[in-house]
Amino acid sequence: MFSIMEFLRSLIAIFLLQFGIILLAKFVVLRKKQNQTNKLPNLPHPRPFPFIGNLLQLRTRPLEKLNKWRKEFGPIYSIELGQRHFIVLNNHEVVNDLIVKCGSLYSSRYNFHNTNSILIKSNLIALTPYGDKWKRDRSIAYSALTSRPIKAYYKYIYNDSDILLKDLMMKNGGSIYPLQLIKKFVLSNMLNILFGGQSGQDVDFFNDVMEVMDDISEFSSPKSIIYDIMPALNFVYKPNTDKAERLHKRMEQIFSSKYDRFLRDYAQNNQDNKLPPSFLLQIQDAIAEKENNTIEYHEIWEMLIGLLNGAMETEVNTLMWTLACLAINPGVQEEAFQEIDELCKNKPTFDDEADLPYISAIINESLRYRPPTPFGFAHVSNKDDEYNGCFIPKNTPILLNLFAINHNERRFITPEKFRPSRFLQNYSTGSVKSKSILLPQFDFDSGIEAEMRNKRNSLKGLLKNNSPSLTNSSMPMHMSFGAGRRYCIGQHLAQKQLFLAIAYILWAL
Ligand code: HEM
Repeated sequence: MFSIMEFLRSLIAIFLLQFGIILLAKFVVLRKKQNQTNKLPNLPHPRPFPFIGNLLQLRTRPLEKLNKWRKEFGPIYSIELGQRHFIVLNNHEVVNDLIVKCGSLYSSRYNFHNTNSILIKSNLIALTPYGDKWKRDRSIAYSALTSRPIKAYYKYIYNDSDILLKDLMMKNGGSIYPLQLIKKFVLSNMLNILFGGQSGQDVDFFNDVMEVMDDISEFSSPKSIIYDIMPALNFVYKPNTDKAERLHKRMEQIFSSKYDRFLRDYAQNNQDNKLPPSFLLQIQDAIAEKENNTIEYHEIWEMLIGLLNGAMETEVNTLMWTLACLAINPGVQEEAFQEIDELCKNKPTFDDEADLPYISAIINESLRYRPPTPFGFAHVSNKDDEYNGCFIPKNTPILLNLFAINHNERRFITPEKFRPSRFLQNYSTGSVKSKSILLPQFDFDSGIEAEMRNKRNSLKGLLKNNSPSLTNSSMPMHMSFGAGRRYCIGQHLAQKQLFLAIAYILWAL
């Protein structure tokens, strides 16, 4: 007899068969479409597997793998993630040729549709396509983030670095994992800077923003791009757009009410110059100067979210890596202590920065060694292009392989080692302050003069070859803040925040 169970089983089998056929057909159609629009015929590339592309090869230690491919395939190659092609740029020269020199062509953004839907909706500067809106927003934000205006925020950086130090000291010896304290430092400092006053110390506001930031990073985490790189999966499961909607509403609630309060205070107190310094205060002039003053209310609070998002993970990661690198490199710590002890009886200040080059070198080396956004944000070209005989199709996402660029042995000797001294421009025997060498490339931190001399001699050969990558001083030493027209807008601010936090910690140890 034909039992109900057998009937159900056959029904399921028929359903699965149909489903499989539909999935396969959709996959073939998609693949065909993509191959037509997204061919990269000339670029060298690692061999992809069907359907998953190079994902399997990148499942463990992806940064090392992409760096290994740089050595194998050269400065520009392509990879396939799922069914999507990416172009990967791997040295300063190729980034300079495409992203910097052809800025009008390569400055748009590739938006991973599903994952970033919530973030795109929020008009984040980092994801806005190249064009008038991006230019306007960036120039408004930048007007309050260059070296001069950020001086107004120094008092917040002093205060929050103090709190960080006290928080760390409260632990009273023993071992600690400082992640939460560092997150607190970066977030409250950014809130103070953006809104002014003691905004970062307003506990409810701080907790709300922290929650929203955590949700945003979950939305943009690498695992969530799976639906973008394997569009076939969208027929099986759709990402949670309701959650995205709710998150956007929540962001609006939190940020617009704080922004409203600022606008009220601004209307009442601005003439008397009573308002505390803030990013919001500083951009008022830039907004007023814009022709027709077309910027809308929601675009301002969304801009603030974009800046917080840009600052949070990057700075937290950099501080965590810097502390970890200091912990496992006692020689570097010793050099740093010596430099600070010689100069600072009291806590270091921004006036001491020029006389503490080794501290700045530690931060730069940390950024080089472990760039917090190892691929930056994907760029995309507006038009088809050709580079050295290689076809670059319009709309192909372009990754700046920052980890590989920062670990290029033509530019950095022993790139896999944490060596802050490579960032010191000047060297003479004696105190750390006045070092003057032709290239900032050798192990000062080992403290062994003979080793330094050997390293210096070994550099001479390289210099005789006149390698442009070693002698071109117009390029930055590391590329962790990106390049071209979309380079990081918060670079100056980040460097100040990182400098003071690390200088305080080293001074206190
Ligand atoms: C250690 C600190 C930081 C690092 C390493 C970093 C790194 C980067 C990188 C690699 C990019 C992409 C550049 C490109 O596309 O070529 C970027 C863009 C951006 N960053 Fe940062 N960032 C840091 C801190 C900050 C801070 C403090 C802010 C806010 C005040 C910020 C706001 C932004 C924004 C808005 C963009 C998008 C720029 C655009 O698309 O025009 N970043 N950042």
